[in-house]
Amino acid sequence: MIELTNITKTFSGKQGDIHALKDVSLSVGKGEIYGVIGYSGAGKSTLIRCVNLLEQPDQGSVKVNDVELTTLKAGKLRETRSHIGMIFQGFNLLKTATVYDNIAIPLKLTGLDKQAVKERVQKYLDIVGLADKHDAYPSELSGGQKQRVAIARALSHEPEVLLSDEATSALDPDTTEAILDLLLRINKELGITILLITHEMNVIQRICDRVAVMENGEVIEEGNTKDIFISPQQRTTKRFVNSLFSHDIPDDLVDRLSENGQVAKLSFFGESSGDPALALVTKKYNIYPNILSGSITRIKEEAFGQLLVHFKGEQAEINDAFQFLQDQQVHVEGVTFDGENQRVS
Ligand SMILES: Nc1ncnc2c1ncn2[C@@H]1O[C@H](COP(=O)(O)OP(=O)(O)OP(=O)(O)O)[C@@H](O)[C@H]1O
Repeated sequence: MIELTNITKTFSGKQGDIHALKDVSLSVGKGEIYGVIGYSGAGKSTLIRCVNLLEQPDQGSVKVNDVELTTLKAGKLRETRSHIGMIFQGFNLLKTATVYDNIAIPLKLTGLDKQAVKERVQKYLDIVGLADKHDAYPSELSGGQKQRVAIARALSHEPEVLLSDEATSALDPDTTEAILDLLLRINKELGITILLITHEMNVIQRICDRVAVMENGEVIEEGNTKDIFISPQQRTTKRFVNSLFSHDIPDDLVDRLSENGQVAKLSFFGESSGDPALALVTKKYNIYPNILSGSITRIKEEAFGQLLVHFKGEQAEINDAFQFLQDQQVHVEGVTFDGENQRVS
């Protein structure tokens, strides 16, 4: 649905050129929720703005629904853009217009008649749960409600693609959850493909099917959200994953743990698959697992668990036990401690 190929974008700054995007390629399938995560300055905003050509790439191809956007004439580009919805961190609502007019005014500009506009506004205000806020002004709404209006405005053009530029970054955690639920519902019920950018890993965790990690204008890692959570490869990706699953070990345990045996991080999907596998492993092998910490959460709609376990025993037995666990669909990763703060890396 969205194909970005070899996108390059350089800005001229006072201190020289800024290479915001360096040969970035990305492919988002129809019906997917795809997240791009990175720290400030990684190039996320520039990338998402290239999708609807709010930013013109220096080089590369931008295809949405098989249409090459970079070569379109102004009129055709405007029309194509109207099928690509976008929501922003700052909502971008007209302060002097009511909720109704915020959605109706851009619709009227497309040439829809009055009755059709009315029906569209009503339909999408219902979908975002704001039918009763028809006549309110933005100043009378909470941040979450403002974002719902912005979402209704974007949806009212019946787009196939919705771009979300840090849409939940200005919202508190509960409101963020509610907006993410709404995006999930829009994706499921209306079949809209969503490309979002964020610097928060919980956004990726809650709703994204796939994720790309950006750093210094490049995509440094990309994959299914599940795979990225289980086995992040790059240092930056590990930092993002650890921001949700941090296993701090008490100081007094560290020396003891390092002396004998091995510490491993076990990751598994499903409510209970980790525990039985661990019970079986103690029966089968001459090892003694000691659970140091654990957590269970959801990745999209699936339970995801992590246990940090110290295995005591002969190394050969431990290796066999690890192989057994892997055979039980438990991902096993050996863990080392970094001397300064004993954080799992
Ligand atoms: N219009 C512009 N003119 C000059 N430099 C720009 C422009 N837009 C972006 N940049 C620079 O390009 C780089 C990437 O910026 P971009 O906003 O895409 O990153 P980001 O990952 O979205 O960061 P943030 O999360 O802080 O918005 C940064 O160094 C930024 O300063």
